[in-house]
Amino acid sequence: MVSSASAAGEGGDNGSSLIDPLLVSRLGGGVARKAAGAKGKYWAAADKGERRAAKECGGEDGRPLLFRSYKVKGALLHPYRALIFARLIGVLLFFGWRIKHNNSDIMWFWTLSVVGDVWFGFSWLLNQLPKFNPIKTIPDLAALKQHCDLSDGSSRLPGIDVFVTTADPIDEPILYTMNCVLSILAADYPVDRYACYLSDDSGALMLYEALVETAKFATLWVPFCRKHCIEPRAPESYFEFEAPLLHTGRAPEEFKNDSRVVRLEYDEFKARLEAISDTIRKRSDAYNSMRTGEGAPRATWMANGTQWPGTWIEPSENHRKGHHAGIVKVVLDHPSRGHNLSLKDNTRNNLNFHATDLHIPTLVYVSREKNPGYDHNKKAGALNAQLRVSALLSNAQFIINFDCDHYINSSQALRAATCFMLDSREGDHTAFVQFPQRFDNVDPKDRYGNHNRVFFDGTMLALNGLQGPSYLGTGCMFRRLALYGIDPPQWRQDSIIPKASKFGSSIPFLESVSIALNQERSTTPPLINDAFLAEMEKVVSASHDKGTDWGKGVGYIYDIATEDIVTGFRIHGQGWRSMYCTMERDAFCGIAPINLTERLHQIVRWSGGSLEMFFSHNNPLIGGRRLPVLQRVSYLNMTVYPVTSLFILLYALSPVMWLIPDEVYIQRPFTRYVVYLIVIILMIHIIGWLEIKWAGITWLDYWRNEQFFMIGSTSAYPTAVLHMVVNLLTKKGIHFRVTSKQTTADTNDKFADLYEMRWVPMLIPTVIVLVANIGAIGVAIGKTVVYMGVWTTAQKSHAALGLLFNVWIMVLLYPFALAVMGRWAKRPIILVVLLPVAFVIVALVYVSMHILLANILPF
Ligand SMILES: O=c1ccn([C@@H]2O[C@H](COP(=O)(O)OP(=O)(O)O[C@H]3O[C@H](CO)[C@@H](O)[C@H](O)[C@H]3O)[C@@H](O)[C@H]2O)c(=O)[nH]1
Ligand SMILES: [Mn+2]
Repeated sequence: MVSSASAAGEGGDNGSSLIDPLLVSRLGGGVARKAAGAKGKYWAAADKGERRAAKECGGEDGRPLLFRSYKVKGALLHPYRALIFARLIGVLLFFGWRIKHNNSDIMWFWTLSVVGDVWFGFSWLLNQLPKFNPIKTIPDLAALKQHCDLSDGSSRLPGIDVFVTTADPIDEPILYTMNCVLSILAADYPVDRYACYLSDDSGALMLYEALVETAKFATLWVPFCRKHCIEPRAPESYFEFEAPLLHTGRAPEEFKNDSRVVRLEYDEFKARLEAISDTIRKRSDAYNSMRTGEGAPRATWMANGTQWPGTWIEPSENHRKGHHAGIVKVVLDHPSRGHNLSLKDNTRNNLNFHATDLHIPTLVYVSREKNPGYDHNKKAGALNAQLRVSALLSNAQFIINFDCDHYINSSQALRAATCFMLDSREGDHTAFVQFPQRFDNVDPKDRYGNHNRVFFDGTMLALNGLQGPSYLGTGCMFRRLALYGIDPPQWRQDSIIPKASKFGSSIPFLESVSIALNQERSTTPPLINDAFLAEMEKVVSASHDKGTDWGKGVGYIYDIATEDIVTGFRIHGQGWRSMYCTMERDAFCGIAPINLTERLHQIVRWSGGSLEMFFSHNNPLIGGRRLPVLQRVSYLNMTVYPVTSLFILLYALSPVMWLIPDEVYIQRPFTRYVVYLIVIILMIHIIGWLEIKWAGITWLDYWRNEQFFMIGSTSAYPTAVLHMVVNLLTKKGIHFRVTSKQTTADTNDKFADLYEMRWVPMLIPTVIVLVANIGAIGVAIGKTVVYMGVWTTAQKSHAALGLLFNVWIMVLLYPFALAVMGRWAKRPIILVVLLPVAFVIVALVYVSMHILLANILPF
């Protein structure tokens, strides 16, 4: 596991003080190296008064304060705010000046650029205003323990239903998904109080059988994690670290033996996962050959000799992807009923688990029905199906969902989220607790800005100081009631009767909603008989949520490429708040696309979804009736930012003006104009520098963000805008293309995918901008050579200023230029040589053309 910490160190300006403590905790296999502590150097306690008051009244309602909040210290916050204000004035003066001097060689371009500048100013304000008061909130796990873990060994912790979604066993490798499941089963949370649901949108027997294997391996893995308190509890990541492995358990002498045994078992488990597909094929061939009768469809068979109701290896009617029955299988029943899985005897003999709890939480496989006649609403549809199944089975008060390419990295994560939900101040009003997304497959230099630190550690902390962070799709704990579209307590009606028109026709489900409303929790889990299984399959049928409020006012929202932002928006709009959970050790970890093409596809989906949201009834200007102003502003920013790219593209192409023989100026007086531009651009970066400080990120993180915005602005964002225009005209939504998690063959190089770029049409504008800028710089050099003796000082300085702009664009596009080089980019130094060569060649061509054609054409 390579963390970006090394890169962070290189990029940071003065070492450890800037390194995010969250980042540091991942160094060296998760050994928490104390840096500035979770609150960091620039943060001060913000809840002293509340803590004092709570202490004085002795927590009468029995609910202690379960998280701590911090605000940015005045010494940093005041200059930060002052600079934002100063820049606002600067920008207004600049506009005033431009309008007054409406003097340009190309008037249409001048008008366009003024519009562009106004848009830049406006979108900057949308982005900046909500950041005026960032708040960091850190869970107090010790207080939670004191409050919830009773001395008799029982617990007061609330129930949690954990959802994992997968869409394909090949595109989303089974091994990742099963690691995610194992990390959940091994979390530090009372086993009888949480359950894990895997949603399989492919309906593949392979995934079901893999889950059964996983349950068996868990009987070894989970006690091992508990006994030795290891982190992380996803075996693949755990074993990836070179020794010494992290453990804080009390039996160091046994640890060596145990981990050796477990590792061997894990390797066998992996081998079994790999063999599953073959096993199923052979078994099915055997059963199919026993069946007589020509033309009978070749079914896929389960181990117990029955036909698999889902998709078949050889697709046939009602058994192919997109068309199959709904399946719900309880792989592990509630631990109070015991499960009949046990360790292999010889393994058990080698391990001493006498003092360790061997129970494993409930584990359920869900594959909702698919039918070509219905829209399945992708991930949101899958999550809603899980929401209904879990309501019948465990009906936990809280839900937490993960993409299959993420896993729990800190076994305390579930407890951490609970801290916010049970806190006596905000708890009852908190609908969801979002965690930052972290990735462990990103190249050390984070070439394509995958870590997105500016967003996760800047923007989200800022929102945390308002109504709360937006929902980001994975690693987020919800209050079930909030997902059901119920108002927060202060606005809730007294009696709510769940209606079939809203929630669908399942009576047991409607009853479960009433129970959830009263927050009763049955201690006896339901008996799983045929009738119960049939009911669970009913609530995952393709037609079940049609004509109801599912996907609109209830559950995760449909008809949009980014269900996450809109779902969060809907909940915020009802007046709920959300919290951002910052932890010393990253709570969750996942996989990011490090291949440029994949990365850009992901960005098209996000930005396309944002625009779709703008043109829906969830538009932040009209929707969300209880949103505070700044939260609204921030949602507005999230929905309109892709538009900015159109103007950026225009500016990025403007260097072609170098090719015009005459001197043309977009704005006169030119020097003054450029100075103005430099000042307001520089101010953005000074503000950014202060943000880096409070967000605890590095210059590299910041810089990658800038670069990637430029690359996106010349490719993905304009594509999304184009999609949107087409969408508005034709009413066709953006296709949810599951982000590829498969890396291309080269197993020797973990980052091989970084060098594989697939050419897709959206890259054309970026290439044009790149070529135009290389050409422009070359021509500029050529012109300088030719006109050196002729140009006045003013002309020379104009040329220099113009060039500065070109070079700036080139620097921003640098990661893209590396991507174009493919494998050559393993030695980026080549580019540093190649580019000047390209400039010189263009310059030479220009000069020779000039000499050759001087008498014919006025160059
Ligand atoms: O029909 C579908 C399509 C997707 N998924 C699942 O959705 C998740 C997210 O898909 P992925 O392709 O990994 O998307 P990313 O680009 O990595 O996702 C980011 O952006 C999405 C919004 O576009 C959020 O939903 C995700 O949580 C967030 O991690 C995965 O678990 C998929 O299995 C389904 O279950 N059914
Ligand atoms: Mn993903």
